Amino acid sequence: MTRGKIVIALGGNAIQTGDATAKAQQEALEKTAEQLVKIIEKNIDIVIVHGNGPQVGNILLQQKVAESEKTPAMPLDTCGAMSQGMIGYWIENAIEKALKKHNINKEVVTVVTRVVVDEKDEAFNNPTKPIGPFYAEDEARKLMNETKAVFKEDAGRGWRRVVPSPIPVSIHEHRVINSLVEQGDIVIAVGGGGIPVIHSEEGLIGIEAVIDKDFAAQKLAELVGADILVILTAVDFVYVNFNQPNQKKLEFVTADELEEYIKEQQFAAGSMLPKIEAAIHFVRGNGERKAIITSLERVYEALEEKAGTIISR
Ligand SMILES: Nc1ncnc2c1ncn2[C@@H]1O[C@H](COP(=O)(O)OP(=O)(O)O)[C@@H](O)[C@H]1O
Ligand SMILES: NC(=O)OP(=O)(O)O
Repeated sequence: MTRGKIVIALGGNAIQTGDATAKAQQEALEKTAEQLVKIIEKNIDIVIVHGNGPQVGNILLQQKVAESEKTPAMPLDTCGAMSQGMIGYWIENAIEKALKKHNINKEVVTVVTRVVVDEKDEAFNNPTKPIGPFYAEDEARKLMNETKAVFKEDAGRGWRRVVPSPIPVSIHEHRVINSLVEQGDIVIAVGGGGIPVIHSEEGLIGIEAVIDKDFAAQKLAELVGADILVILTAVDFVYVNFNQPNQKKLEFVTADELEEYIKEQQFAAGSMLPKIEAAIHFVRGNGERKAIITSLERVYEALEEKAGTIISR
């Protein structure tokens, strides 16, 4: 088992497997924590980053439904902060439960994290990040006509609202996150890609967007000097010719090889592509680094290089 400091990005299926109730999401996270504890047991320092697409979209919808003078709707950056608190709280409970079961004595903490973005980022003119529930095409088109929101088809899975997703420039709390992880705490940070903020004369201010959690995890991994970036999703491996009769799993692959596959459009935009781009960027940084893309169920084996797609420079 590799030792060191690892940033783990949890995919959507680690939190929500269809049912959006708090109970179902907490149950899903208990299963997730059971897998993560196998790594924690090996005394590896981990920072957990999680997505928030379904959750932040639902929180935003709930704001609109209950909107009144006395209960004003909160903006998207604040909904992002709410999602960090909510999911961080669930992960804390789930991990503590698993730690207790395995007799491991460690603290787990969530850091509400602000991520600085560039207000001139092109993403603000071209929303691409899917959030909230899926809709049929006719429903989505109706909602687009009735509201100012933009909806797009999400990687063959249905239509969803899309919002701007700027590139993370820096992570405001990265030093605190690093101090916590270096003192041996399990840290949950940069949830939902972080709360998007921009610099202003008065300090940091929120901006309406949702940052991609894989890009934010990569940025955090760089800033805390992680040895490994692990991106967990619903598949055990990255494939070429994905979902076709001639699909081939990628086991050990270099950044240059992945770039060639990108040119062949092997990775779906908005789903596998950002993970691949984050991995390439990470492994090309200073020092000995690797990135792993695999499923939660195979993460332990992947860290032993017995499963998953292992990406090197
Ligand atoms: N080339 C590929 N290899 C493997 N999976 C792919 C590929 N292209 C698209 N995918 C799909 O991308 C999904 C991961 O994206 P997504 O579900 O958006 O991520 P997340 O797990 O972070 O929510 C995989 O579960 C798989 O269905
Ligand atoms: N913020 C983010 O990337 O969330 P998802 O992974 O849930 O899309």
